[in-house]
Amino acid sequence: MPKLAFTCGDPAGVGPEIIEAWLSAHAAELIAVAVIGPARWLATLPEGVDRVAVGPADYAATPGTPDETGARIALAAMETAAAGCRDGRFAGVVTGPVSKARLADVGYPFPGQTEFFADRWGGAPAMAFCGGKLRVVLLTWHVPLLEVGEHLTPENFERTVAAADALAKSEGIAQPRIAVCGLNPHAGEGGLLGDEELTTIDPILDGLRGEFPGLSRTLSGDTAFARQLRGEFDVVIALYHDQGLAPLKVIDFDEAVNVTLGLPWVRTSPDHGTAFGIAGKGVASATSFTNAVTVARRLMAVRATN
Ligand SMILES: NC(=O)c1ccc[n+]([C@@H]2O[C@H](COP(=O)([O-])OP(=O)(O)OC[C@H]3O[C@@H](n4cnc5c(N)ncnc54)[C@H](O)[C@@H]3O)[C@@H](O)[C@H]2O)c1
Ligand SMILES: N[C@H](C(=O)O)[C@H](O)COP(=O)(O)O
Repeated sequence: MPKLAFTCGDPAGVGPEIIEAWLSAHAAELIAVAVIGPARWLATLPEGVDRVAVGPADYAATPGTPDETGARIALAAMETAAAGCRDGRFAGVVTGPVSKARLADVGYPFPGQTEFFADRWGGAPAMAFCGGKLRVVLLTWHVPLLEVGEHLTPENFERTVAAADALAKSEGIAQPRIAVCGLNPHAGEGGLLGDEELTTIDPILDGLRGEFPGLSRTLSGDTAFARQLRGEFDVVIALYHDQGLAPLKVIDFDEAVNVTLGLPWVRTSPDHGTAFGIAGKGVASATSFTNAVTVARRLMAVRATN
């Protein structure tokens, strides 16, 4: 039976300790997971868990002090997980948090893990967040703000709306109500504050509504999330990273899960980063990682029945 792989993330970040917390709290489920990371750390994990060592055998991370070897280990863990899914050893991946800057220092060419797995596996990814009170899907994610306008294409909206619909349906919502944020303040206020909604976005959404009847026209991004909290929508599509993730991380920082939709295998991750400032101090919350495991299992079960 293929296992769910956990990658350590940056070994100097909070990744190792939130994985340890999950293993401690789920002793009966260790058989179902495989942990990928540096050998000396793996040796400290509970009996019964499958371990896959990467990097130099004698490497020991210093929590809070990332180094080049640790960045290479983080990448090697991702490569091992991606290859393990392709060859049938793993059924999906929950990734520990990595430092994009540290990975860039060792030649990693991607802006995040999402793009890495899309490259290694193929597919059309969409970055989504669930597991807390909000459900958010991003049209663009690791894109400089000034370039977002170039990504307002029919193909990107179709991919993102389909991902939002699939995410809500995977949670049992038969007819998802999908809100789409505008690009401009007040969704352009009828063209007064920008016209991308009128000229580009709403015509695309109008064309998709036949297939997705619960799809909104563009809404004010400043109130769309409050309206989701009040129950008006099942999922909100944000057009750029901070439009979606600022409200999400205010409301759901501890609970939310980063899900990569649209790939051949399931990949989830906690919504937080490496948190070098608190690594090794025993204060990191493992809730988002725990929810990431739960969501990964749910999505794998949905795939198994389709
Ligand atoms: N999934 C991922 O791989 C992922 C996600 C987000 C950010 N990052 C990367 O992480 C690095 C640091 O990013 P950042 O500082 O913006 O965000 P961060 O999430 O690492 O930290 C933001 C704040 O939240 C706190 N925090 C984070 N995780 C916590 C936890 N589990 N429990 C308690 N408090 C926690 C931190 O101490 C800090 O105060 C960056 O290189 C970024 O690219 C990676
Ligand atoms: N955009 C994510 C966030 O802020 O939580 C984060 O950068 C992680 O992205 P990847 O999963 O692609 O590394």
